[in-house]
Amino acid sequence: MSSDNQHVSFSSDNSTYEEQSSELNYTNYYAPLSQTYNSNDNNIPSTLEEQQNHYTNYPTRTSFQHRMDNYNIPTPNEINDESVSHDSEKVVEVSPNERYVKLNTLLGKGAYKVVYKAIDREEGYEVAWNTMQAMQSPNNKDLEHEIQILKSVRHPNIIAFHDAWYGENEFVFITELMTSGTLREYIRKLAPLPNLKIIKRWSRQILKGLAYLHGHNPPIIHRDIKCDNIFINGAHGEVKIGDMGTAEMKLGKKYTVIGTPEFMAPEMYEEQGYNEKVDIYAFGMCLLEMATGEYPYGECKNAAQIYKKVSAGVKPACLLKVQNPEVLGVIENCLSNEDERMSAQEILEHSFLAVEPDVVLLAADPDNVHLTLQVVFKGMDKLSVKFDFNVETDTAEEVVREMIEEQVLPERYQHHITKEINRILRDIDKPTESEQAEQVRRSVWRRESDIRNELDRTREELNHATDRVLEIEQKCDSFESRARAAETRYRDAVRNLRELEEIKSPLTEEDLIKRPMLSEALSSLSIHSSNTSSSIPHGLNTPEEREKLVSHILDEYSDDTDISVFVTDCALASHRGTDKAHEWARKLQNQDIMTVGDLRDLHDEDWAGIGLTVFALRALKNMLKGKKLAAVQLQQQTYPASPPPPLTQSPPPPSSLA
Ligand SMILES: Nc1ncnc2c1ncn2[C@@H]1O[C@H](COP(=O)(O)OP(=O)(O)OP(=O)(O)O)[C@@H](O)[C@H]1O
Repeated sequence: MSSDNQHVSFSSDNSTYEEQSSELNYTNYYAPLSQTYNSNDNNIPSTLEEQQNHYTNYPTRTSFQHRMDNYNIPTPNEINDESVSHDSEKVVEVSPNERYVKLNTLLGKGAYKVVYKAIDREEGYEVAWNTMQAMQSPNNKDLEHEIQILKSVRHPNIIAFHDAWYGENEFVFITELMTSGTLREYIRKLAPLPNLKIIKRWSRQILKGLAYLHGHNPPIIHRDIKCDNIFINGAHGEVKIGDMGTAEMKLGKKYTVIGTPEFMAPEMYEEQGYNEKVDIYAFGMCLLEMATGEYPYGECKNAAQIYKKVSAGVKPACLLKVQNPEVLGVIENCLSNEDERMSAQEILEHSFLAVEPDVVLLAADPDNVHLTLQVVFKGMDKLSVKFDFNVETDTAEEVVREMIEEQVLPERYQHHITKEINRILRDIDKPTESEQAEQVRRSVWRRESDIRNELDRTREELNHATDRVLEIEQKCDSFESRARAAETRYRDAVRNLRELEEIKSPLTEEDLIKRPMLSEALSSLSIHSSNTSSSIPHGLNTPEEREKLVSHILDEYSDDTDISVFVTDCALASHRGTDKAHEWARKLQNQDIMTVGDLRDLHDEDWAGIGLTVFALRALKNMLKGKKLAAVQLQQQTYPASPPPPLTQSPPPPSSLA
């Protein structure tokens, strides 16, 4: 570090800021720099040509050649000799106050500045070490004053200015380090175009920075807003306005012709002076570049053509490519006449960028009746509105309407704010966590008790039904035993009768049948007592058919007779239809009883397992063992006058039991 280096220390007193009466002019301490013109200055070039010559004579920022120079700015990659990989990062210079150390890592190079990475040894974070070539030594007092102003500018969307000093033929200043380059480079990285959400987020941040600068008294005008001078911290999407070197306090109209032609408002070219609205014009061009990815007035070959178009009110060609009507509306307003242009704050509040306000509950009395609410307009603190709300007497709708009428709230948020207040009121009504837990406990308890009651009721019904079943079963048992007793009595009676008859006079079977009592007994011994025509089995419509069946039954069934033939005959003989016959046959076949022989082989106990009704079993047994009886029955039906065959079997039980 050369001993010529002068470090300038600054007082925190910024009274000079307010008192600033002359325009900031860096010509004092570095060149090439802006040229200040005053309307009283006779040297003002009046024609474009004069201006061009004038500007080219002075290598100023305003030089129309500047744009072309801009295009030739080497990228860090192009500066191979100076690019140093981070692996070999090392300290190459120390600031006069020894607080900052410059590293050999080049961050970038512009038309005027070369920027290196540096470290703030006091705070322990990285900063940017900006160097500018300076032709002449600055006046210390002026430098101190200027830098004092730059240091006083503190806003999250403006690159912080930390320190500055004048070195050997160079002016050095330390600023906040931005990690992700300029907005212009970043737009290209988001090819084809950044989406609307990103454009809005960037715009909001740029405008907040501008609103802050323009909100100073007197306003600070940046004068070189463009995407190259807006920097990005990619990790958080933070956007900050940089290159404050051209910023100026506005005291009355400005006349310094400075900036980048494509971004310069028409009034900057004129002699009438300009104000902070030139930054809004430049912001409009930035928005145009964000929305189209194109540099404004890219169709112009040189700065003179741009000047001509701007002066004639011809807008950049890429304006036609803006698709979104809201974005287009904002750009058009920014590019309109100075008087019509919205301020940074107004654009922020424009529906395109406005963020819906929050409504927060600041305080409430213990009964949650008297509330203090606040509408917070994000990024627009001035508009935050605090108000009281009585839950018992006020409604959200009324309160919001009143505030709109009194112009305390903008009407466009009426619905949103009303909804938010109602949400807060609902939340207040909501039970606390312990109340909620108690409610859950109670509802579980209620449910449990309902289920228990239901269980008791069902158990009672079940007991009742069981009792009924037992009762009915007992009745069944008693009926059954009564039936058995009746059956036994009946058998005894028949036997006694027969014995009696035999004792009295031995009868032939024929006689026996003729006796009315015996006839009656015999008929009850038959499987079915009816002899009406309707009881004739289905399929026995003619006497021939009946004859055939009788003779068939009278024949002994051979052992190999198919069981279904036997069963069908049996069903017919017992006045059952063919469907019954099929059912019986199926049950027998399921037990592997395929022939009459199989049936004959059955032991008495096996009969019970066949699964047939008692009626069917008796019919089959009778048919098998006492087919003659069945034949008699049939004969009686067919030929009622002819005598039935003799009784050879013990009588079956009454069919009522079957
Ligand atoms: N604060 C910073 N943090 C990180 N990099 C920076 C910072 N300031 C500048 N740079 C890098 O240095 C490059 C040159 O800076 P800048 O564009 O401000 O220089 P300039 O000479 O003022 O350029 P212009 O030609 O736009 O006037 C930038 O493109 C950027 O890559």
